Amino acid sequence: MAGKLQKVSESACFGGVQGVYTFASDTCACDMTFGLYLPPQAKDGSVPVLWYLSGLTCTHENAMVKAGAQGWAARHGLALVFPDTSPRGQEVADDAAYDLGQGAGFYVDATQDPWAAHYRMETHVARELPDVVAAHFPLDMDRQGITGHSMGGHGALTLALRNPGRYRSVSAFAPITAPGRVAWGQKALRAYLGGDETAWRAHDTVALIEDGHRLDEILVDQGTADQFLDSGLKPELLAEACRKAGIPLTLTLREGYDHSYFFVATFMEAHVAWAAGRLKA
Ligand SMILES: N[C@@H](CCC(=O)N[C@@H](CS)C(=O)NCC(=O)O)C(=O)O
Repeated sequence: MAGKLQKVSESACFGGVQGVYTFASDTCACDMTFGLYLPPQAKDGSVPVLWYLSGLTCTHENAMVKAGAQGWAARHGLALVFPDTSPRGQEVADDAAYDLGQGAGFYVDATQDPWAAHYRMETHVARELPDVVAAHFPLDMDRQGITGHSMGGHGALTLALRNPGRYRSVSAFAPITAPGRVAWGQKALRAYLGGDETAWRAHDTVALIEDGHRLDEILVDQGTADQFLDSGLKPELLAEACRKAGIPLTLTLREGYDHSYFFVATFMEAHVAWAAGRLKA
């Protein structure tokens, strides 16, 4: 269990509080920062939690300031957690490219040097941070949902598939559906997990489904003008895997939308409502 939580900031927001906190992470062996939004309903008791995992180049901050999620979360009485996307610091291995190293943790626990010392983002997001937030905030950890964008969509889908029953709602914005089959995913998984591609399958949504992992249902939105659609995201592979596995997938192609937070913000209301419908039932 991580040590003391330090408050970086707390700001009133839609009747609740948008906070930023940092703590010495045992898992990542560095300080880790996250954003947490508590809706006004948290003043009266514990509230369900929606995890939002961000994409390449992001910190905890991008979605917190650009996605417009807090107003919808306040309406539905959900807390939001915005984890960082990688370990951080001068002593933490990095790469000059935007799709490897700091800002690009891919929600896996690295087994390869020089990454293994700090890059343990799966354990950070799925084990350590839940313990930290549960200990400090009025959250109902029996009612957790997960969503995310791009690399964070990959994180949301793979963590949900790998932790059956943990997340009662699962959705994604423009997720990397099959990292083992696209360049940025192959690069990251090779670096973090090594050259044995069988190890990658446990962190690849399409492969996990092909290998028998299941979810009750999935919501995905994807812009048709997304610059990474064919090279990095491949929603058609997810659609095919879900069809074969009998997983209900609500995949909507959004005409003219690109990969940016303008797209995420446009469809955030629907994803928060999707989570609320499943977490509050
Ligand atoms: N920097 C990359 C793009 C990275 C990118 O699009 N990142 C997305 C997630 S995959 C993002 O959310 N960026 C941060 C932002 O828009 O605030 C490039 O130049 O191709």
